[in-house]
Amino acid sequence: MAPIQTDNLRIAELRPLPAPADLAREIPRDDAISQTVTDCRQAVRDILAGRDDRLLVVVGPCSIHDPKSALEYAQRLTELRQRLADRLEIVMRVYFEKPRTTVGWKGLINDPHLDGSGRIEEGLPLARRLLLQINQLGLPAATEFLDPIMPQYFADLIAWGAIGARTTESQIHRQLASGLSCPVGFKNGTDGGVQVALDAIRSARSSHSFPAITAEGRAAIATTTGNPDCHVVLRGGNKGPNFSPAHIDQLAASAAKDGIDPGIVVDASHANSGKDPERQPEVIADIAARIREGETRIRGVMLESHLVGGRQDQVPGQPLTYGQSITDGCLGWERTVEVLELLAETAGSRLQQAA
Ligand SMILES: O=C[C@H](O)[C@H](O)COP(=O)(O)O
Ligand SMILES: C=C(OP(=O)(O)O)C(=O)O
Repeated sequence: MAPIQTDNLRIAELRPLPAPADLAREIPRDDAISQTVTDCRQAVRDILAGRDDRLLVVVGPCSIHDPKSALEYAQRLTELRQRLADRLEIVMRVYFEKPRTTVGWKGLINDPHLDGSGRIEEGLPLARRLLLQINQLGLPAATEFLDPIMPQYFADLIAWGAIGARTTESQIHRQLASGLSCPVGFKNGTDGGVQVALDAIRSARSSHSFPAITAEGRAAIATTTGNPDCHVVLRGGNKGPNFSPAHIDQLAASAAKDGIDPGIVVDASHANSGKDPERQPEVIADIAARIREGETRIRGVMLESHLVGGRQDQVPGQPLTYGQSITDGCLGWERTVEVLELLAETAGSRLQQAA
């Protein structure tokens, strides 16, 4: 009698992935890129700790679906980064993994053909190559870490990482952050609650042991030393925005109780702008005014921006608009420049006050 099968009953297919080391050999990082990554990580640490009075700006598309338009965006942003470098540390959002509320496109790594075919083995080299090209411009990259295996394939090219609102409460993601080499921002929960992010920071700064894979692709136990460079990203929640002075005071008080420095990044998008990308400049203007009046706990901002403003749905058989988001709506390029110039002026006035 044939054995009764009790496992893999719902697995349609298992395909091998290349080992992380194979991908790194095929798409290697050189010393100039390592320097870009390392310098930016240090700048972010200094800004978050208040040792550097500039503002951190994490800006770029909600998600990357087309490397060509992402690279064009990166080229434009590189010019701005260089021009505003004495007042802003600009890092590009290069988000390849999308956490969905229910279902939807999960990002370029998971589904590079945007058709549900799930060719992760093709998505990974695409992502790594693009990260390499962006870093080659001297522009550091930020990303959200979602799948716990993926960092082995490209975390060496990331200057700042996020753990998203849907995963900040997850032990697996806190463990992951505890082993990352870059500073990590934990978003508040989708309900707007910040305690989960503070708990995540306390967890991620501890050492953890957990299942992982090695560079050679073997199952392994990782033991981490803990990540001391974690902070909160306020992104609003179901009850609305959460970047008001009262919210910042409350977060600072809770952070102090937990022994956490309240270096805060405010996400101008998501629930802080009611998911209307055109309201991001209002959020930034509000924050800028407060920074001018002496607010020092806000040390950075996040913006969702692309070459073309708004968003588009994928319609089978129809071409996509070049440079426009297929996930959340983004601010268009021209308005992004205005917003970053305002932030630079603001950081400039803070630097003058400090002098
Ligand atoms: O930033 C992106 C989205 O807000 C996040 O991935 C959730 O998207 P969804 O609610 O459209 O699934
Ligand atoms: C998914 C994102 O944000 P959040 O986790 O805040 O929803 C994002 O920044 O792309």
